[in-house]
Amino acid sequence: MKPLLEALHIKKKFQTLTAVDDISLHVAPGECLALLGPNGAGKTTTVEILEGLQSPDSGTVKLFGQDMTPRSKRDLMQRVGVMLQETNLYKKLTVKETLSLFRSFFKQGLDVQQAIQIVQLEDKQNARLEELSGGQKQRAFLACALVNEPELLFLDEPTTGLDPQSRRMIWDLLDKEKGKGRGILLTTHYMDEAEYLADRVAIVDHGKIITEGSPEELIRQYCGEQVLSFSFEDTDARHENLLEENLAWFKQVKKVQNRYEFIAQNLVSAIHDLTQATSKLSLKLAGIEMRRSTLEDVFLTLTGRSIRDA
Ligand SMILES: Nc1ncnc2c1ncn2[C@@H]1O[C@H](COP(=O)(O)OP(=O)(O)OP(=O)(O)O)[C@@H](O)[C@H]1O
Repeated sequence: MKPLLEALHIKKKFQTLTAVDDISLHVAPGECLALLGPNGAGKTTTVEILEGLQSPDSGTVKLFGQDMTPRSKRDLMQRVGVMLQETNLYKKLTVKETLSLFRSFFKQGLDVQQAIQIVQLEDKQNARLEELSGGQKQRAFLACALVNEPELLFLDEPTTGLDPQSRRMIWDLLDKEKGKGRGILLTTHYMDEAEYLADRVAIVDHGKIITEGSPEELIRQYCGEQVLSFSFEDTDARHENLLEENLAWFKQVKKVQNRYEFIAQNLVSAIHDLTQATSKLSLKLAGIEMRRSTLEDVFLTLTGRSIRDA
């Protein structure tokens, strides 16, 4: 299948800071690619280059098989939907008026009423944007992005700051749109969002894609499926030193509050090692549990940092 979007070797510097450092990516019809990375990783700059809002210093962008140039951009953008981040630009307009405005930018597309129905805002269509909740506002912006029935959707952090229920509702709406064959390029720093929506995830750090694959592939490749999480009734720095001496993998554990987490390639032998070491050192385990690895663990394995702390 021909890609809807293809970017090759994109670079962008701001003075001495390299915000985007040789990024290449593609999105096929019906596919969602997520750029996942911490704040400042270069995701927004990348997306703005792909949307034609910023020019790259070097590299090429093709939309629907055509080079994006200042001349071709206008026509190409007729086939693209961009979901705005929270903005106060149109806060005095109602949902219906905002959608009519967006609809007027495009030659073809949905009726305003159809767009309102898709995002389930019928009962709020006459409300001003400033009167909507965060989740309703994001759904209104999603309707704006869908009003021209785009083949490709750009979503920059679509659910940042929303409560779990509103996030879930946006995810379900986006999943349906993907099912209609639309390609989606999503940026997010939420692992669960990338895991839920993305067919492929490109992990971005310091302007580079450091790895790419389906969430399952990345987890299998870098983490194994399981994380062993444990805590002691009583530990201090001295105990931690002893554990380092007696437990080969203890140097690799991550401390999360009073728990220790270890990404275990072989869970059975990790549990065996742990119980042997604790009984030798007369330490009492307060709890031991296993959880599924996540993309957060992949990021941690690759960078030594957590996405949130990075
Ligand atoms: N116009 C600009 N001038 C100077 N520096 C910029 C500009 N835009 C972005 N940057 C810098 O480039 C880097 C990448 O920023 P960008 O917004 O692309 O990251 P991001 O991954 O989208 O982060 P966030 O999740 O916080 O939006 C950051 O260090 C940022 O400060």
